[in-house]
Amino acid sequence: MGRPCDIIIGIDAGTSVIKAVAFDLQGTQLASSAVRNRYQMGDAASGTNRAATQNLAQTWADCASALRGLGDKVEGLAARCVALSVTGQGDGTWLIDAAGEAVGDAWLWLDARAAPTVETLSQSPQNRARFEATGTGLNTCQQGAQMAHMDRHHRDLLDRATTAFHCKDWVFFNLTGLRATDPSEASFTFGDFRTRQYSDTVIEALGLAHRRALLPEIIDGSRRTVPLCPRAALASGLRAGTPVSLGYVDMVMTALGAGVHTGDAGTACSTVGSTGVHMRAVHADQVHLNAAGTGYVICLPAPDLVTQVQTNMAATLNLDWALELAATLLAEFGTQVTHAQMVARIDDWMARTTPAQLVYHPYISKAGERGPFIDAEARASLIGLSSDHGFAELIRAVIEGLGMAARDCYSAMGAMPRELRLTGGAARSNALRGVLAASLNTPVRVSQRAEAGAAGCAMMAAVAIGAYGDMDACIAQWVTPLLGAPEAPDPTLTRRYSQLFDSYTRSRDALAPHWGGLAQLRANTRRTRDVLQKDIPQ
Ligand SMILES: Nc1ncnc2c1ncn2[C@@H]1O[C@H](COP(=O)(O)OP(=O)(O)OP(=O)(O)O)[C@@H](O)[C@H]1O
Ligand SMILES: OC[C@@H](O)[C@@H](O)CO
Repeated sequence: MGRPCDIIIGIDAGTSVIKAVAFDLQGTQLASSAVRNRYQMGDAASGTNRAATQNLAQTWADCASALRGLGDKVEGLAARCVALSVTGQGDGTWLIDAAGEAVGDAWLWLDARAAPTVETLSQSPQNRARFEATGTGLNTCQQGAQMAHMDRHHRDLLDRATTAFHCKDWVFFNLTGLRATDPSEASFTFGDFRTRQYSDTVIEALGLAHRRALLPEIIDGSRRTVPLCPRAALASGLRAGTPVSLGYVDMVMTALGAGVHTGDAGTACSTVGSTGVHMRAVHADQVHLNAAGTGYVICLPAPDLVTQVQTNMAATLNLDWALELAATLLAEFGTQVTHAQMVARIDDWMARTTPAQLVYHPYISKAGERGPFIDAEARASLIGLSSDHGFAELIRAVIEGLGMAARDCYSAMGAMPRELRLTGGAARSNALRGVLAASLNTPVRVSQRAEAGAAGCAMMAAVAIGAYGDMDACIAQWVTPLLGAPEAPDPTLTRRYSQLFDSYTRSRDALAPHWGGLAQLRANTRRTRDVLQKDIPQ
């Protein structure tokens, strides 16, 4: 008797890892296989530490290896697999030429080289119209900003390219041979979230009308699949002809899988991992376009539904920074402590410290902050220290800073959510769940779904091959039953955090005018140091 054909594979090509995950048609996760992702910060050749780049060929090789790894874990995977789908890290610029080869390494969403171009374009008179079409504030992460910057300063890259991909589009191209992108990244970068098509207004506002031929066809992976090509079949161990669906960007795939839209009113979804993504599902005509022109509007693979999004450049990266401080110091004195050992102490440090004593602004990223305000020079600050504060207090302040940043983001999108579905590394921590619930004054629920991003794109494939009549039917089976019990906010903590939030925003507004000056100072110091170093005889 042959085995059933009952497996859908979701691929999530993330910034830290690339995963291939097998689900059965009812949404149960069967196995997963991961390969550590590799990228480079800084560019020695051009002497900029603002670059963040990734090799295209390596990315595809890693993806294929994750798929083969999955094949090693699931017997008869190739024969059982009815479809696969791919999502990946968002933003960034992945250029290929006519032969389908990489034009240099990809610029990732972490790349901040486009900062001066973002500055100029944001002040142009056409920028508001661009924002109203895309629903998305311009920042250095985005392909539109990066291509505009390349057009000014690295013209050869665009001259050599024939297609501009996002990460998942590059993987999809390797799987199928088709040059395409999805409605979510196409519309928040170059289009209109209402029509899910490219917009001339937006492309012109970015000054890229003469580069329009680089933008690939837009296809919706919940409606259309493309056969796996023989070359990819060989590389991945899957069967040629297996239907492949192009997923949407990871931010909405994760949210879809974790429960951003299950039909209940007022729910929201936050992914608090390395970065913080805060989102609510609304109808396209209910989008609240803020005066500051920040945030993203990202389409969902369901008719007329979009997510309104504010993202923090760094979330738990702030925590990692603080833990690394301690680990480095201990190492200097001969004691090795792992990240996991440190993380295991967090709940203990939280238990013995008092809430709401310090203000921490979690802008630790070298690319500054992008939600709910955009400022590439924004940096972290810690306010209110006295001599009785120790390391545990620092950790508490950082964690509370993440709660405050989440509240700041939801405040820019209208009312606080009535229920928060939480995913990402933070969902594993009691302390973080409690702080987030009290910061937003809303119950927090965590899905048992281990790989929400991969599940989200697998759901699109499931709908595309007709395993479900529509996305709502798929959600009812894959998402709703996996939501854990709501964890209510602590009322005392909620009151304190509401006061802390006031100090958080006021002190931030007071500090903001100084970020630019500090950035200038750092740049001058770097220049002086470079000059001095040149004078030192080798
Ligand atoms: N129990 C915990 N408490 C607090 N923070 C945690 C805990 N476990 C993990 N983290 C933090 O979560 C982060 C990892 O989050 P996650 O697993 O969502 O990965 P990511 O790098 O954000 O994901 P992706 O690869 O999809 O971009 C790390 O910064 C880590 O410090
Ligand atoms: O800017 C996009 C980014 O936050 C994520 O998509 C990374 O995975």
